[in-house]
Amino acid sequence: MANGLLLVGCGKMGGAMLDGWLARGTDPRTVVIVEPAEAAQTALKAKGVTVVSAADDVPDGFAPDCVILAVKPQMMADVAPAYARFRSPETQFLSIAAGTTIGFFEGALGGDAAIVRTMPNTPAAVGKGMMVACPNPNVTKAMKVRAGELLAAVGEVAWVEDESQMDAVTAVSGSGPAYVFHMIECLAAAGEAAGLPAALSAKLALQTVYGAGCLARDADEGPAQLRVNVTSPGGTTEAALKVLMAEGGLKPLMEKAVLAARDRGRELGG
Ligand SMILES: NC(=O)C1=CN([C@@H]2O[C@H](COP(=O)(O)OP(=O)(O)OC[C@H]3O[C@@H](n4cnc5c(N)ncnc54)[C@H](O)[C@@H]3O)[C@@H](O)[C@H]2O)C=CC1
Ligand SMILES: O=C(O)[C@@H]1CCC=N1
Repeated sequence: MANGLLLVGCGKMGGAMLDGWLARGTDPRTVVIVEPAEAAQTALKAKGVTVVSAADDVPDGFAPDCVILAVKPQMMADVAPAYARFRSPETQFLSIAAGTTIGFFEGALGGDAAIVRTMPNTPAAVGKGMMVACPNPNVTKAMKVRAGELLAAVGEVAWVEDESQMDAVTAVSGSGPAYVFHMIECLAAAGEAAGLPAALSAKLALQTVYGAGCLARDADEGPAQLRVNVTSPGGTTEAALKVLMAEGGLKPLMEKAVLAARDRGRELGG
């Protein structure tokens, strides 16, 4: 019976998912990682997983039920075909590569391969990821359950049936943490410019984004009302929002950024 995870590429995103899985009870002895970077191998081995350098080195007899392809999109054409040999009626392939289409993987792995095009994000490392998944028709109900459990172990899961939405998904939740981290940087820098010591401003910015995110998630009210709740008429927040919500403010800027990310995803997909 196929059982275990074969993670191909354990960089920033593969590593974040691995850390999330191990922290939430995945037995490291059921995980094999293909990662050629020697510097990364030592740290990975210390986690108790098996680490090899290439597809050919995967131990004989290891039959994963999930093969997670987590190398850069630009490398996928060179890397993916070597994993076609792991195809079985019980094995599915999860790609996390931006842009790279299900059709590409059907070509590289075989038209009968069960493929889930997935878009995770790095908060998966702390169990707070947003994991979006799009299956091809070969993914059985049982495989979908297994993939859903795997993804749910490191975050929220949403399934989409329409693959054409995946580049926009990537632009919102895949890349999105970077926008929020940049927001933290900008808020901290603005605090410094307003006269605060750097360390204090950094702490205020970080805790404010963290607290606002938690509140937005847990509150009964939506983000627009939560914003109103902070905004006293004629007060300080209103003065700031007049800047952020002015014509050419954050909304059109965010839209432009997300469209740029979506279009780059489309380009990566060829
Ligand atoms: N970083 C992020 O926030 C997110 C990344 N992704 C996707 O995840 C994938 C990986 O991105 P990152 O982790 O950021 O890149 P990365 O460069 O940190 O990781 C890629 C890893 O693949 C390894 N690698 C290179 N050649 C290999 C081979 N032949 N076999 C196995 N492993 C090999 C590299 O040594 C490296 O550790 C990309 O396709 C990206 O689109 C998706 C969502 C979010
Ligand atoms: O920047 C990238 O291309 C990847 C995909 C989503 C987040 N990081």
